[in-house]
Amino acid sequence: MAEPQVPTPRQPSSLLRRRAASFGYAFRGVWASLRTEVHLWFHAAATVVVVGLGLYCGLARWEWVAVALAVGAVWCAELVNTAIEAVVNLVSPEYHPLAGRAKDVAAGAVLVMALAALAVGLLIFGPRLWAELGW
Ligand SMILES: Nc1ncnc2c1ncn2[C@@H]1O[C@H](COP(=O)(O)OP(=O)(O)OP(=O)(O)O)[C@@H](O)[C@H]1O
Repeated sequence: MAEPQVPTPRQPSSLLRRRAASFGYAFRGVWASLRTEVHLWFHAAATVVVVGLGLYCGLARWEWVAVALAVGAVWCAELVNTAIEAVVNLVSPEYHPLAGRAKDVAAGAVLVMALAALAVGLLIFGPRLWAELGW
């Protein structure tokens, strides 16, 4: 009878290397998306504007939390949408109603998150900008 395999304990250094490699793959994914997706450049520009406005308005800590979550969620939705598009293109390069639905739903997720982020932005920046403009 074959000896049962005793799992060898993971070496801390190889664990760390694997974690570092995973971060590398993740950054590579973000970078690849930035190079191919125009929408992400729009999100990047919007992020810079929102952070600048936040600094200008002197947001409170909880407001920064809301802004960071909103901005991060939009980026996250767009990246997941990009991943879904890539997989759909891979498995269904030809027209298929389900492929179309998958892409439409993924795009819908981005739209929903962008509208929610817009609401957060209006609630946080709206009153300040109104006051600033003297309305
Ligand atoms: N293989 C397919 N089968 C059926 N419909 C598709 C297919 N590929 C795309 N579509 C339809 O065309 C729409 C646009 O697809 P496309 O791949 O151009 O995405 P997009 O939203 O324009 O993304 P991007 O601008 O990031 O490339 C989809 O939302 C879907 O309705």
